[in-house]
Amino acid sequence: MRKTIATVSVSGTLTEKLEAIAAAGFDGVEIFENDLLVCPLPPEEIRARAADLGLGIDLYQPFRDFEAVPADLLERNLRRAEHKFRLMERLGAGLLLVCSNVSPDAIGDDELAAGQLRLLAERAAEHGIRIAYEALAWGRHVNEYLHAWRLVHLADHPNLGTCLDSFHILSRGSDPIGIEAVPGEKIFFLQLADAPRLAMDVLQWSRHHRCFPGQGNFDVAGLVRHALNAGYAGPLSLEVFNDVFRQAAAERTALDGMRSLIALEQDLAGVAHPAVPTGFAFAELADTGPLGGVLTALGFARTGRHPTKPVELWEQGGARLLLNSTGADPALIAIGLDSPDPGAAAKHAETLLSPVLPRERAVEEAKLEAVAAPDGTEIFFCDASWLGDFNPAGPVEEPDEGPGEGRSEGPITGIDHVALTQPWHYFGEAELFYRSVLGLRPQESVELPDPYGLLRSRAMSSVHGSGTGDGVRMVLNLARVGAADVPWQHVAVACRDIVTVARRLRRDHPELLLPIPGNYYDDLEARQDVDPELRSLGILYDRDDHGEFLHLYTVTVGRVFFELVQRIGGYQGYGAVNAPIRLAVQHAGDD
Ligand SMILES: O=C(O)c1ccc(O)c(O)c1
Ligand SMILES: [Mg+2]
Repeated sequence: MRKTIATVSVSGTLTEKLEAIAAAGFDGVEIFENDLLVCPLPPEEIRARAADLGLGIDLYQPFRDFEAVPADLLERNLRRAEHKFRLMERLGAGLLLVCSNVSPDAIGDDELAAGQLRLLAERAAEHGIRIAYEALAWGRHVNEYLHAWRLVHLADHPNLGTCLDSFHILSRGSDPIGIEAVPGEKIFFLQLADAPRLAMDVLQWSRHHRCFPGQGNFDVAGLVRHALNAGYAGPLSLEVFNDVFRQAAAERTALDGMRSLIALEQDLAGVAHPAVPTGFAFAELADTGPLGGVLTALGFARTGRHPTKPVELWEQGGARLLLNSTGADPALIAIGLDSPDPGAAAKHAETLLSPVLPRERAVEEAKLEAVAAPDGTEIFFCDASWLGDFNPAGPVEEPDEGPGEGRSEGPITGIDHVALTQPWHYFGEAELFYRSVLGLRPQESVELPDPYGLLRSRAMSSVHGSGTGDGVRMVLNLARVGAADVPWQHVAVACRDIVTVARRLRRDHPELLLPIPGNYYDDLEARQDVDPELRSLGILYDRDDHGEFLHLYTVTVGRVFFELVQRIGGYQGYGAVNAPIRLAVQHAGDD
């Protein structure tokens, strides 16, 4: 399908916007009036610029507060429209979006509204222009898409159709099934935006929090399916008002918009993700030295060395960590995912504009393909062969613990989840990446206070059961605006018996444990019937309808820290209620 985007969706001057939109591969644009008003170029030059870039001007918008007005106002509005028609002729735009009247002057009379819209369509026809009438969710009398369609139907003019906008329809909770009753040829335009579910005034919600399909909570693909069933054959057009997009780099935003439409088309075509990851193969950490000691304290053993790269393999149970001493401070640099079909996963990523990264590889090494996540973390698609690249690390260094607790029998059983703090302007891109490229299912966003701001956090997972090895869990955190450029990341490992591990750490390496305030335990003990030993061990606690969660944190080394978690029963969360405690303690450690 033809793909277009409203110029309001990306940052920059009009010419910068057009260039970014063209570079992302769009077929055309909706020109937003404000972008044109502030542009020094005359409309003919904007038209030529767009044409040179291979972009059509599919729509001009918005024309406001036109219909259902008293006679004197109608005359003024028609005069206003004539000016816009002449402008559109110079611009080469054939479709004008008229959004429903929000003015207190508007009269709640459908006959009047339809008659005036018909008049507008007649005038537009003299210029070869068509009118797409859209119900704003906050329109004074017309705020439902089926109401807008009734007026269009009543007006009955070939140059008048309706514009459907997924935000206005889904934000009101209207059932989009009604779209199928609208003749496809009377749907002149289809605007797409997703949004997080927020309990707030719908106008503010629309103007600040729209996002690309796949980044929010709406079923945008389901709505498009209804439009296609109705016979709609026009473009899929992104119209996103978003405070972050207005500031972020236009090229990147436009490309992400294109990715969202490709993912939506795959969804519509019933393309299932060919290779959703089944577990973590490894997490790779850059290290200048200190991490080996931390891993040893946690009971990991160094089990392998890469023959040609400065990379060590450390293992405990099913948890595998790579320490890469290429010189950077401790940080998470790559994640290996167990993939049922690594080749298919990489190809799928490429269809979603995430190119496979060029890599240096010796002929005998496993052919692992990797793509870059939006924050630069490398994501590897793995089968079991990658382990064969490592030579045994000499005598296996068993962790210092009792018999039977060696490398495969240790208390840690695998990687439970990886949490990545995203730069504030790439959070939406990350949500879409993990959902579409990796096939993870997003959970609801939560907002957590930290001492200097609010942290947004969203878990994504492919997990069906409650254990490790049956899927992948990731947590995306949004860095505060103005926070350090190099945000924190952490690897959470699952353990069988966190109390035993914590006792050992408290005895041998108390300096590695994040100290938890006594006030936390006073409150916890008031709310829950918990083992008093949690307090002395610094273990945090949560429960949900499915089970219980015990977890503790190490101090931060460079940009990373570790979390130990024990899921009891079918607990499905990540201990988010306790994150503010951790954040406060970590900040105190910054002083
Ligand atoms: O926020 C608005 O006013 C506005 C304008 C035009 C649109 O197409 C729209 O969906 C919203
Ligand atoms: Mg709209």
